[in-house]
Amino acid sequence: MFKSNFEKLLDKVTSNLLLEADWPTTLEICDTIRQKDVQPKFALNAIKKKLNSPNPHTAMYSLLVLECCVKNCGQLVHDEVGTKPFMEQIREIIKTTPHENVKNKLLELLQTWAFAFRAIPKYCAVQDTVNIMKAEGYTFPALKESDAMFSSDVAPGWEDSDCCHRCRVKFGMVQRKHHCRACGQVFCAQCSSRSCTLPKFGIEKPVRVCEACFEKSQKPQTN
Ligand SMILES: O=P(O)(O)O[C@@H]1[C@H](O)[C@H](OP(=O)(O)O)[C@@H](O)[C@H](O)[C@H]1O
Ligand SMILES: [Zn+2]
Ligand SMILES: [Zn+2]
Repeated sequence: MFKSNFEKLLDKVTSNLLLEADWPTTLEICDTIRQKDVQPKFALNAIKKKLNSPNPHTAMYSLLVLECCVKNCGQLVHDEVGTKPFMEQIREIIKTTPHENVKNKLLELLQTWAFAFRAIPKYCAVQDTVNIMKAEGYTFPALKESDAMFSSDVAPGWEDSDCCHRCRVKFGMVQRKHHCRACGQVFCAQCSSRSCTLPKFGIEKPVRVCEACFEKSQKPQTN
């Protein structure tokens, strides 16, 4: 049966034959999500399935993939993880997993995520879950604030408009819309004819960008 690149990578990093975590491939999985080669919902469901594996190695490695995705894929993944349904499934796994190390790591991650999302109301389900589980008698490990620093540079969402953001030409049957992957604005073909990689967003292959973003990409990085 056809397996997407993402699924092949996930199978590889959660193999019970691995003696230690395969970090390069785990980061490659994050890139496939950041580059939108795979839908975050699909990716997280596949990871959650592995979390329920009877094999302790597969379950633990999939947990490391989940931790890495939350750290590196930003809002794309946070919008899935920070929801009530996802949190309820995590609670269920903590309650039912036969693997003590998976349970402890999940408690640690829940607390870290709750701290990282403490100022983002839309992800309040995470803190709510921690509070409920504390009330149920679960003990959480000491919080390491350094673990809660996420690099969440993901490409911006796409704007819409009835005219080009740069030259204001009106879109129609002939004048088609195109989006710049760097700023997310909508442009005509002439104003978005360039392409370049966007390493800061984890996009390693050249993608369509507008004139202004192309010019910016050509300047030396001002750190
Ligand atoms: O092919 P069309 O029917 O014009 O549809 C447009 C293309 O898919 C554009 O892709 P592109 O940015 O990669 O060109 C996309 O940015 C626009 O939002 C779509 O409206
Ligand atoms: Zn234009
Ligand atoms: Zn742009």
